[in-house]
Amino acid sequence: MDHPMQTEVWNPQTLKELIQILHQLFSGDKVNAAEVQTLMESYESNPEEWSQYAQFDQFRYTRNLVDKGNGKFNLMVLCWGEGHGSSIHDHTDSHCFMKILQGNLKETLFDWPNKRGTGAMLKKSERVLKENQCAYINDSIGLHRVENPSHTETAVSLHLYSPPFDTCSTFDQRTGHKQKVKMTFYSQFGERTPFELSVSHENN
Ligand SMILES: N[C@@H](CS(=O)O)C(=O)O
Ligand SMILES: [Fe+2]
Repeated sequence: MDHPMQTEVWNPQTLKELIQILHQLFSGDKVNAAEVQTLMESYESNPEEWSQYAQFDQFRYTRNLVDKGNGKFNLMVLCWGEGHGSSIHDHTDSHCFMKILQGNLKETLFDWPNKRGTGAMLKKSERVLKENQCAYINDSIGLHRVENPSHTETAVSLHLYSPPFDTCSTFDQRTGHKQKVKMTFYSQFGERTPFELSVSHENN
């Protein structure tokens, strides 16, 4: 008998295994977002497996590339210092999965602003994501801001974007004005990105 919704139950024991299974799930043309979310949630965070990617900056959150997913996705570790946060942003028509590896992250959801970008953006909802939880968002769900609400603990998250992208739009909460920004990696495969490639460093 066919089980069209969920074909197999995966249980990755390590980050390496998780990445192998992700390669399989993204090898075809279609992505089952619920399946990817369940898979990422089922990996139990082990700092020994991801600490090589976790490079922090004093002033803002960092994006550290872990795997290029055969061109189908980008998998990265984001490191959030105390109180660090993103601006309100979109995800460039991609799927975005965000799994907490350490600490907590607050996610605030917003609707798209009106076309002219006039008027304040009201928050739709907020929630705090805990270790091992995996959230999902795309542009039809809306926009979000992500913050480490703690002033004493850092946070680390694992993000998967498919298809990969390197620009997104950020939004001014008071006016709804949109701005296109380039996103860069603080490190790639555990190596700090050379200065020349990261000067216009402008996450979001
Ligand atoms: N989407 C953001 C991180 S987050 O705030 O979801 C990024 O890739 O930099
Ligand atoms: Fe995001």
